[in-house]
Amino acid sequence: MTTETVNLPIIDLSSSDSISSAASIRQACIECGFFYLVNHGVEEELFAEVFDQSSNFFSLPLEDKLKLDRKHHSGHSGYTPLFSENLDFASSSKGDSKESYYVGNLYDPTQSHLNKWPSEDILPSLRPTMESYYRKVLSAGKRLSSLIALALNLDEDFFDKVGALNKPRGFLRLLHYPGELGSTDEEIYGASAHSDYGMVTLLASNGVPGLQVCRDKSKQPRVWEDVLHIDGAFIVNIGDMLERWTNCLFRSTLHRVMPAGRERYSVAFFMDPNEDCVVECLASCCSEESPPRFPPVRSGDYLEERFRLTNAI
Ligand SMILES: O=C(O)CCC(=O)C(=O)O
Ligand SMILES: [Fe+2]
Repeated sequence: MTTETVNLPIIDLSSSDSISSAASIRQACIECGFFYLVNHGVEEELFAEVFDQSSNFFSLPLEDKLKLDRKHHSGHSGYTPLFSENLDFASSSKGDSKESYYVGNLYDPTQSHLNKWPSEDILPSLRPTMESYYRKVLSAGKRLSSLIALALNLDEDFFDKVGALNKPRGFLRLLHYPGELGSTDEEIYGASAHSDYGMVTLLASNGVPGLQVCRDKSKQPRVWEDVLHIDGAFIVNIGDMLERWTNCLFRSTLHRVMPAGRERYSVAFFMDPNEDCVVECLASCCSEESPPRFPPVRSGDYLEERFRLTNAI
């Protein structure tokens, strides 16, 4: 069976017509929860540098990477080895065929010690490159959040006012999917079906295909559509916390990565609300026919629980 390609709008972050951008975002988030973002301020050279550094990192000997194992560190930073994660509780697969490396807390000098970096002697440019990328992608994410607020008919500084974006909780996740397909009967995923936990995710990749979305999770069997790569564009998707905020008006869509037989690198930036921000269904997204489906929740508590469930496997 051939897979169809999903048609996603392209949002221009530099456009002066924020009303029309907000309208496109609203439609995209209601229909699919995914869209492309261009003119976001992250230069091509910086993307190239990020993917170079990512490739250098994953080429380190396994024992060096395991010294940074996320399991042994607080703060959710560090390395996750191949097959260590299964995002889809319903799947019996042996774990995802990917390795990853998380860095976070870069906004806050009092938290940044929680990051685990390889020694500067072996990878001197990894840290400055990721710090610079983090700053730029966070700035794009904050500008995008004003458009998202407008898309919800809220003031553009809504997410600032509710304390979401003053020291947001942002994680960069470098991902590496090895190219080999292996020969087993078991179904192997690069990343198994999941939705993201937070507010929005800004994803960049080296262009090797594999990302797919399932726009209707209630339909069986599931229908998966390919998300094509566009050079220089972020693929943006809504996370579960924004779905809660909007009482399911905006969709946190299931997605996965299928192995393509070629090495895929991607970098996800998860922009999540400050941990003390309370995420509560917006009045404008609720009505008598559509009462709030979720109780208010402190962002930090919600995320900790989601991390705990993923790592419990
Ligand atoms: O690597 C990708 O393209 C997707 C990664 C992803 O969905 C995730 O880490 O949440
Ligand atoms: Fe994801």
